[in-house]
Amino acid sequence: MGHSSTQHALIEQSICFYGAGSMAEAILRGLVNRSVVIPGQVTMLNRNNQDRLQYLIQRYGVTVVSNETDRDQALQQAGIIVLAMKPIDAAAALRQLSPLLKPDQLLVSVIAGLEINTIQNLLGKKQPIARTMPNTSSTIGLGATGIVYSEEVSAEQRVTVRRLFEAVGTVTEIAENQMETLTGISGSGPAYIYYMMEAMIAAGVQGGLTHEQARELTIQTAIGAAHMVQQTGEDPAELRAKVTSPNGATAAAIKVFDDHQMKQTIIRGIERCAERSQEMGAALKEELS
Ligand SMILES: NC(=O)C1=CN([C@@H]2O[C@H](COP(=O)(O)OP(=O)(O)OC[C@H]3O[C@@H](n4cnc5c(N)ncnc54)[C@H](OP(=O)(O)O)[C@@H]3O)[C@@H](O)[C@H]2O)C=CC1
Ligand SMILES: O=C(O)[C@@H]1CCC=N1
Repeated sequence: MGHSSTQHALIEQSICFYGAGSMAEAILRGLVNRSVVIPGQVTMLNRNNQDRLQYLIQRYGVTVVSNETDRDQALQQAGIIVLAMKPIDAAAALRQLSPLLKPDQLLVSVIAGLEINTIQNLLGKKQPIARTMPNTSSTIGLGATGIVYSEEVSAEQRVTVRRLFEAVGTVTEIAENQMETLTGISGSGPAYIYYMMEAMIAAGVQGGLTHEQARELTIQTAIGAAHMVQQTGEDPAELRAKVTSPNGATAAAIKVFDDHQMKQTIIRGIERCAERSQEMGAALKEELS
């Protein structure tokens, strides 16, 4: 594997990204970087942002389609269709898609909150569907993706979906009723870490470091802490205890966080994220009635 000089893709099927925004690009970039697909296998389409499509052609060499006939053809011909539009746009997109689908075409949804059942109801048929929740770190091969399959997904198609997402990070197969919780942790999680990093950089600058210094120190601290948890196998709480000398400087910081109920606030935020995913899914169910 990987010794041949000819470029060889790990996945044979053609892939059409239906929706060409941040998440579609994160997955595409990871897949292309790792030669899981070659750009020639990939078609991308969106609703109307032509500049975005031009950028995707230039940056990745993928095929893009914009007129209606080409779009329909691209969707009809794809072995795998990745549903990558916002939840609010999903119902209209699925209705357009339905008459074009052949029974064995695999749909891979990355849409938050949208249940398999709702997708099938909006399509009016039992298409094979992999409901996934990746995150933007897939861009650099460090994604964390949750997956659940509809009954119609064949064993072979499952292998393909796992391959796609394992190539850009880790994969966790879960029950569908756990998808919102997973979204709260890993789907949206990069944003929480960035939020913490924003605050650390701001504090550094406020204390007189240059922005570059504060940024470098914050990045290395975040990477180091994540690797420590992974490589030592210790719980974050144990590792935290080792940084926190009794009555020392770290303890003083943690006391401020505790006084402001920071841990409970984070847990509440994650719960709210899961609830919001559910709400977005519920709004889509209403489109059915
Ligand atoms: N961003 C993230 O971290 C994550 C996002 N997700 C999920 O990914 C999905 C997309 O999110 P994100 O990439 O951030 O969103 P973006 O707004 O960046 O992209 C949405 C894309 O969908 C296109 N689109 C909308 N309606 C249609 C339509 N009818 N036909 C074709 N294309 C359409 C838009 O086209 P145009 O611009 O032309 O309107 C745009 O290219 C969401 O459902 C989200 O829940 C999942 C995990 C993580
Ligand atoms: O914010 C959102 O709705 C999506 C879901 C996970 C990450 N972004």
